[in-house]
Amino acid sequence: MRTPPPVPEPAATGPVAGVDDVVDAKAALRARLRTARRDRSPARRAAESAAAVEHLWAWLGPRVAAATADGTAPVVATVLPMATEPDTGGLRARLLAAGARVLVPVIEPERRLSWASWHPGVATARAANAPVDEPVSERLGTDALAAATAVVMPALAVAEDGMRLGQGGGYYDRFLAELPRSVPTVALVFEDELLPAGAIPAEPTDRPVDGVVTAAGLRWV
Ligand SMILES: Nc1nc2c(c(=O)[nH]1)N(C=O)[C@@H](CNc1ccc(C(=O)N[C@@H](CCC(=O)O)C(=O)O)cc1)CN2
Ligand SMILES: Nc1ncnc2c1ncn2[C@@H]1O[C@H](COP(=O)(O)OP(=O)(O)OP(=O)(O)O)[C@@H](O)[C@H]1O
Repeated sequence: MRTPPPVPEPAATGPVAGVDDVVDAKAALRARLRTARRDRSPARRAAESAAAVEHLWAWLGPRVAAATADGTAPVVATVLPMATEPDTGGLRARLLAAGARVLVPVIEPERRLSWASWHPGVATARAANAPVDEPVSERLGTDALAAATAVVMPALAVAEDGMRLGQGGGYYDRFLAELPRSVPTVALVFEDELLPAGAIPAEPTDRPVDGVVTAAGLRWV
């Protein structure tokens, strides 16, 4: 008796890739990017972060000033970074000096985010499910950012088509699903984390970012 021919293996990538393939491809990419982040020296991290913040501020500084002049209190979301992430310290200092309110994420159940005001000296605690610090003060919903001047997003990488790869929790995708499109979103990453279009596989729940800023400049995608 003849055995039937083997069923062909599904392609790992390409237009017919299933959701599982996309999840696997994202996991492999995350592992590579996390290793590169661990290998980046503190001096390089500091230099790239400062240069990226400079580029971001050339766009954001005037927007914050314009909001203040309009009588609209400027609000900007960013993060308290992990040791391997781009440093947002310079950005937060400039925002506060310019009179903006700085909101940072707080992890809630069901992989949702709430937001809390940050200023130097605010009491923080380590999040239960991720190695990030969070203010322990009052938590605000997404509506606190509905008229924000900008949301500066963490990412492990961004592609030139705007697709973002995060830490894998889907926290920011759930948040972006509730954020009005009128709020500009800019991902802050290291220079070698800006990847060619198509390099980050998309799931239906992924919403692209509007821009990406690195030490090389701010680019709208
Ligand atoms: N600074 C910062 N805050 C943030 C985020 C972020 O990406 N950066 N998040 C964006 O969504 C949320 C937190 N989600 C996170 C989920 C996983 C890991 C993470 O690094 N996990 C690694 C390492 C674990 C470890 O070192 O203990 C891992 O799972 O391998 C980080 C943040 C909200 N706050
Ligand atoms: N809006 C959503 N509603 C329900 N589930 C979602 C939503 N967004 C994402 N998810 C789920 O979360 C999982 C992780 O998402 P994804 O890989 O895009 O995370 P990420 O953007 O890298 O992480 P993060 O936003 O936390 O930095 C997805 O596989 C998806 O199943």
